Amino acid sequence: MRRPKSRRFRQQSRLSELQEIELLQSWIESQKPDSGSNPRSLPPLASDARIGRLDASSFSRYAGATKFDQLPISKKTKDGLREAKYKKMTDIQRASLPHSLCGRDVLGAAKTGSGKTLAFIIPVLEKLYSERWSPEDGVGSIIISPTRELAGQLFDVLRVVGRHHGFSAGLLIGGRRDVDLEKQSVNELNVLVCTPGRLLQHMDETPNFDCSQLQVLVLDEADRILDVGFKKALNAIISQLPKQRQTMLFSATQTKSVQDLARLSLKDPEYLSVHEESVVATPNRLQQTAMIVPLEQKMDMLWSFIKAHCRSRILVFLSSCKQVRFVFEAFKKLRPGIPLKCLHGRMKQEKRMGIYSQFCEQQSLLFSTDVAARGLDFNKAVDWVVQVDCPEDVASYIHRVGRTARYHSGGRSVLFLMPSEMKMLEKLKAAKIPLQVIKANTKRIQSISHLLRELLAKYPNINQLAQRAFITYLRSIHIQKDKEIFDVTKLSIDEYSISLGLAMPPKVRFLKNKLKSKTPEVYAPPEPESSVEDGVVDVPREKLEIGDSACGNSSCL
Ligand SMILES: Nc1ncnc2c1ncn2[C@@H]1O[C@H](COP(=O)(O)OP(=O)(O)OP(=O)(O)O)[C@@H](O)[C@H]1O
Repeated sequence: MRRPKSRRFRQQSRLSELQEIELLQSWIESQKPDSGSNPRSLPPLASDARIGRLDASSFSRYAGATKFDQLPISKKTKDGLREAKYKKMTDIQRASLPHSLCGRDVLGAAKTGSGKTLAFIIPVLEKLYSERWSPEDGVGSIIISPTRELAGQLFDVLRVVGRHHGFSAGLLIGGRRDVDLEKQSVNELNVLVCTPGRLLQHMDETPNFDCSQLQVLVLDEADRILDVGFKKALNAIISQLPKQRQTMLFSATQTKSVQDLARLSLKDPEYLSVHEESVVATPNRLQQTAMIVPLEQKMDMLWSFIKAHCRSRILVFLSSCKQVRFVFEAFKKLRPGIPLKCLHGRMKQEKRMGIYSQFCEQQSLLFSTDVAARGLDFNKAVDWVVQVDCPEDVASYIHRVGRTARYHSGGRSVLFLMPSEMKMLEKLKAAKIPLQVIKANTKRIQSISHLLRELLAKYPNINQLAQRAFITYLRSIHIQKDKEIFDVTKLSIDEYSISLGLAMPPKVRFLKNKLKSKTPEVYAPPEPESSVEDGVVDVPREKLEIGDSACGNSSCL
């Protein structure tokens, strides 16, 4: 964001700014959409319709607008949008901007990758612009994100779209060493993009940290931020913010809980759920599959999948940092023929940011925990999302697969489900998620347990990682809330340990009494949804990805 250079230029632009603000306010006021209405349901404006002031007392309608140019927003924001090649609005932008621009509280829900970020960045800029906010006015807006990477991404969008405004903005996230420097400048920032922990740290530790003039509060991934994990931090934050403010909440899986909303003191919020009537809860261009994979076959299946897709950009979700580290280190040694990266919460922040940017730029495979599950856009370039470990709930599934098929691009996903986790399929179906259950061609699955065994014998550090991965995986299942899906007693522990290459299963104290019988429950998988030919596969060849090498030959080794 730049500031005008010469004094004369500044004086002139202040004058025209004042006139522009006055005009925008009259426009907004005169054409306010009705509370409770959905501007998307109005007919679009004619392409040659006049925009803005029509005569001395009337203005064009902006509810029903389809292009950013038709909105009552400042020239600076319009320039930022145009230069970033944003022209037409997405559904959630069309539905929410007419309300948020008039200062209303908004709860916005729309599928992943549907453009929610601009739906709150634009009103944030416009509110501060209309209040003629300047660096001396301090904190005017706070945007809270659950993860550091997402905060970084939001900050980048703010910088791009707001580049012609003169506001100061700061990215306040944990794990950065420059907290003391931040403390010196935080009071001069107008827009804070932050994670809850770091914001609270400033509220607690930074002398004279002042949010008393706050105009706009945004919670991105609102349901996650209102979740128990952030409850204490969020309550502490909210208690220090003025009640008179505009509040906007956005997520692909929005909360409607009255209790949550009461915590935020929303004032007659507009609930805009643009895809509520949609027959599917996930993006239309997303092809979703699930495969039944017993625990002891997950490593083989994942390896075979990777070998078959080494020309794709793949995001693989595992349930813990330790699993991510083990699979990353072990597979790196086995050299699958695609650059491998890993991302998890225990990494240093600079490294996390570096990996995130590299994965945006380079065709590669990223092993990650749920730290990458929400909000991240990865340049709309992820081809495959692979969920090796079952997500904790439906919302988590939706966010994970939402890392692909963003905006107008396509994408594919595969979920590995253990026989004991089949209840998840029912829950996904009930949540309008179209999932095709497929069977892998077992002949094409490459077993790697012997390779892992050799690797573990040779590299004690990887052996240690394998042991920790084994224990944390079992613990993760043990502590999952949804006991209909997650049952640690149904796991074949010994076989799992062998599949990781371990000579013997590590002791798992917390399960001592639970695992009386190590024999897994016999399970009959449901009939796959598509027809089975020759009893081998039940999907067309182009959909069969395991062992159906996209590299064509071993050149990708
Ligand atoms: N009006 C638009 N025109 C063109 N591209 C857009 C528009 N709005 C958003 N995009 C692009 O669409 C992609 C997804 O947008 P965004 O990240 O805001 O989605 P989201 O709804 O917040 O997703 P998630 O629920 O995963 O957080 C981004 O690459 C963004 O640049």
